Amino acid sequence: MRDPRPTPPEGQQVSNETTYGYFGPRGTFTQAALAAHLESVGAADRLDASVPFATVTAVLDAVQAGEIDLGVVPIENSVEGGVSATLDALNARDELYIRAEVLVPITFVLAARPGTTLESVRAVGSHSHAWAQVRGWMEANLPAAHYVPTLSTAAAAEDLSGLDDLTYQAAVCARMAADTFGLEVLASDIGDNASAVTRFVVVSGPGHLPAATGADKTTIMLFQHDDHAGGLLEMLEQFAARGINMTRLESRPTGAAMGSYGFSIDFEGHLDDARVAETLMSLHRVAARVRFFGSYPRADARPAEVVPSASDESFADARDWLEQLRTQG
Ligand SMILES: O=C(O)C(=O)Cc1ccccc1
Repeated sequence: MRDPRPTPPEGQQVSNETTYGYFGPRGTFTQAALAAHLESVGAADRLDASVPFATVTAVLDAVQAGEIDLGVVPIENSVEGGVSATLDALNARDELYIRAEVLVPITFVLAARPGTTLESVRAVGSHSHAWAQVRGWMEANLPAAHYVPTLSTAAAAEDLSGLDDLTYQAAVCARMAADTFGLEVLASDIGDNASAVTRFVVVSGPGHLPAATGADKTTIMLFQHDDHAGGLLEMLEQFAARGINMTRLESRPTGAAMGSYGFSIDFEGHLDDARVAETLMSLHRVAARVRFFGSYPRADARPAEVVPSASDESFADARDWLEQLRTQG
């Protein structure tokens, strides 16, 4: 009989022993991202055995310690920008690599215990990124409501259903979380931006570089030698000179001193592409440190547009030409 499961991209084969963890509890947007990822690699049946962790750092610690093979965490939001908790936690741990990315459209509901009216809601619990995306709706519909931060959107829903002495009466979460924890939906589609998308990453330990697909992304963090005029430009021109398009650039404080920053960058291409390899080698020369977080297939499978002068063939031709000069010149 034919195996009905889709064939996963090379380098992303999942065995029945592969263990997954995610930023939970059940009902988070991160769990939805894990479900979408498992579907795409033909391993939807692994969802039930996946382990929820209460924080992003707990997921990454479990991957680092080898308790789970792969962990899923949010990294970037189309409305709020980078998830700094994830960027900083990845950076603080050696030997963690991004193996895949997942894009999830985000829609929020306001959920409460059955019988609660909108008028009786005086405070709302949720994850800070969710709260930031429903501010407009809150100002228009619950202008006096206070915000209570919770570890995740689903944690707000779970606590609402199970604990009695809470300081909030409603949660901003996914409809799935409201259903999971027996809450009633007071209002749906309350996000200020109907096309909000969050990007999640699947993280593992070393030694599992996915094969190049032609539609890949690479994530790195760059650290400057010292603060000098043109320092950032010097690093960025390495990308421009080799026709590489960046898809995210953020500065993050290193924590070492006021004004000390690292640059977190996603760009198109794979470590096995000549233009990427050459760029990384040049960055290694001009930067104090280059942290490589992995090359992995793009979630939207959009192939990189590579100008002819930045193709693998063009780099190989240039190398052959140089070799010829060395032997005959
Ligand atoms: O709290 C959650 O459900 C998460 O997975 C983090 C999050 C919060 C808000 C938008 C997207 C992801």
